[in-house]
Amino acid sequence: MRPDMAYSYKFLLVKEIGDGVFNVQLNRPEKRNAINLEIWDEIGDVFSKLDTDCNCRAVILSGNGKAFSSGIEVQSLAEGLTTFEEDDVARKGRQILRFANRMERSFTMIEKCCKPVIAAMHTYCLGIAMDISTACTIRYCTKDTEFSVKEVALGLASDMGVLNRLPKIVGNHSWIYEAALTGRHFRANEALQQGLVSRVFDSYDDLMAAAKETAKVIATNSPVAVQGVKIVLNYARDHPVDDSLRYVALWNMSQGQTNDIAESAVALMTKGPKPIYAKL
Ligand SMILES: CC/C=C\C=C\CC(=O)SCCNC(=O)CCNC(=O)[C@H](O)C(C)(C)COP(=O)(O)OP(=O)(O)OC[C@H]1O[C@@H](n2cnc3c(N)ncnc32)[C@H](O)[C@@H]1OP(=O)(O)O
Repeated sequence: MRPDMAYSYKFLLVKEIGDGVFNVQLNRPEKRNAINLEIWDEIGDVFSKLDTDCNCRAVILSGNGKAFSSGIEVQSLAEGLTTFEEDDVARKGRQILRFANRMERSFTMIEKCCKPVIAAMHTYCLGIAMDISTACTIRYCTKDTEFSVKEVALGLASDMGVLNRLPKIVGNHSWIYEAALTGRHFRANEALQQGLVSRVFDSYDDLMAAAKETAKVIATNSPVAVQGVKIVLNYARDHPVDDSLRYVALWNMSQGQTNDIAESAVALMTKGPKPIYAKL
């Protein structure tokens, strides 16, 4: 870990677990990792640091204790809404807008972080935890995980990303509307069937072992290529093909000049070991 990078948080446990892989754990186990305002800000902070930490090549986001996350801390939702003290509707509205933008930015940092982020989810992924997981790059879960786009049960349309990102992840819009309009809980097999997660595991240990294995493989690839893939796929998701072809061509004007390509080609042609790629 870089000495100038402090990963010390009240509600997050951040560990470098070897080979350039970092594990960020939501760490309020006694509250099933309910998301309060502090942890919310900490998530934005940690992913903005990992974005530029050249020792970090891949990240696993998981939950400490019995659950990935039970969603928003219900008390802080109620408290949050009473902290806007302006009487004037316009001014109060702007306060709420600034607050919402700050909160959105935190989860968006997971998506913008150029290192791939694997969500390793177990037992519960409810409400705001769905907003978090849909900002991740890869999603795995245990077979006993329950999911819910639960905001509707609290009387609101989520503005923290799940309604915006879910349609980019899952192709079945009838299913998305149904899940978000009812807030019903659904299980891992349904999440897999709909493409919300890509793999389901029998146990927490199997989940974490697989997440580490995938992260490790990613971390042994060229960081120029890995970060380029994430950035270009994010761009391609949100733009027409012509635009994203232009984007990747411009990207590779510099990134395609990397020595990593020649090193990789030599290793492939000589059936030699994978090169140890320089940090980025
Ligand atoms: C700007 C606003 C934008 C977004 C809004 C998002 C909305 C959401 O996120 S909706 C989702 C809200 N979450 C829930 O409704 C889940 C509530 N929790 C539960 O249903 C259960 O705790 C459980 C997740 C099913 C787990 O059950 P179990 O394993 O039996 O644990 P418990 O004994 O219930 O919980 C232990 C302990 O944690 C506290 N806790 C759990 N979840 C939350 C939570 N979301 N908020 C606050 N506190 C929570 C629970 O009260 C217990 O506390 P004790 O002090 O030990 O009693």
